[in-house]
Amino acid sequence: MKKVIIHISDSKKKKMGWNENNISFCYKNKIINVYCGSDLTQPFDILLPKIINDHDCQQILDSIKNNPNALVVDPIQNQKIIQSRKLTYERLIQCGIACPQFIIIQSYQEMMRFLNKHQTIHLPVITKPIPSQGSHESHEMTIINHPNGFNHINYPCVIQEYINHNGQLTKVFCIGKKIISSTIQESMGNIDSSCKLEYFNFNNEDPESKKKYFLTSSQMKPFTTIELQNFCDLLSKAFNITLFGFDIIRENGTGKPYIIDVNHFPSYNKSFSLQSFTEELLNECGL
Ligand SMILES: Nc1ncnc2c1ncn2[C@@H]1O[C@H](COP(=O)(O)OP(=O)(O)OP(=O)(O)O)[C@@H](O)[C@H]1O
Ligand SMILES: [Mg+2]
Repeated sequence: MKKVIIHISDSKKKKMGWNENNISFCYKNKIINVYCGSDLTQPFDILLPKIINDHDCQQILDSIKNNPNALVVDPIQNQKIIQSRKLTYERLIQCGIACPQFIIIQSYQEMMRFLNKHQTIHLPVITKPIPSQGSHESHEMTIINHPNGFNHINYPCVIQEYINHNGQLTKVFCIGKKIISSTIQESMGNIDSSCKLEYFNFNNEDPESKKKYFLTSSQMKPFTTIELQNFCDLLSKAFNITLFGFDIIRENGTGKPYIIDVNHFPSYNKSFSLQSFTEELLNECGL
């Protein structure tokens, strides 16, 4: 028998549509017993330690110490990279994976010094908080189309080149090197030189705040399976993670792809049962 612990919060369980705490099933002639929840006191062979809060990092480390022979999928230090947009975008650049250009600015004063030194910044840009998850505020963003906009954002933040992509974004969900699903979603529309708007705040968790502001209707060439698979391979290697999702857009005009977001343990489709999820995980771990 192999014991698998999927350490996730109740809210994540709910999002995944998983009601059960324990399941058992037969996989490649072995009985697999899965516990899904936040208790880390039981012994295990395989652990998936999704960080719920800072407090449980220590609990996770202790439980790994107590189970020294266990396989740990997506260790804490790998998840921490993805929890920071700064570290995520830096890693993308280091690995030569296409992402929009960005700078990190700590304060309004630093922003003003930057603008004085460089005279100008290529607008529009989108600003995002450094933490990529953990609170509603981590999804507060501002599109800036005039330097006045820099007075109306919270620092520190990532300031990233805004890529016109005809309001079409592809969300891809992966386990290891396998794409589980991908969907095309409506996204922010194009901003051209005739756009009079100085800045625009929205919270990505609150669809109403986006109100499809800049949405345009022209279609973009969808990504091919081969293109998406190539990015899946590159990202799983670059971040050394198994459970992840990414958002990819295609630039209007050039057709160039850009990765704009990488998430750890995204909310896969609700019809993904706990058993199928665990089977995919075991398979990707080579078990
Ligand atoms: N560089 C960019 N250029 C154009 N649009 C962008 C860019 N970055 C983000 N966006 C738009 O803003 C939205 C939110 O950005 P992002 O995916 O980084 O936020 P998030 O809150 O981390 O997302 P998620 O809900 O996927 O975790 C995107 O879905 C896209 O519509
Ligand atoms: Mg996103």
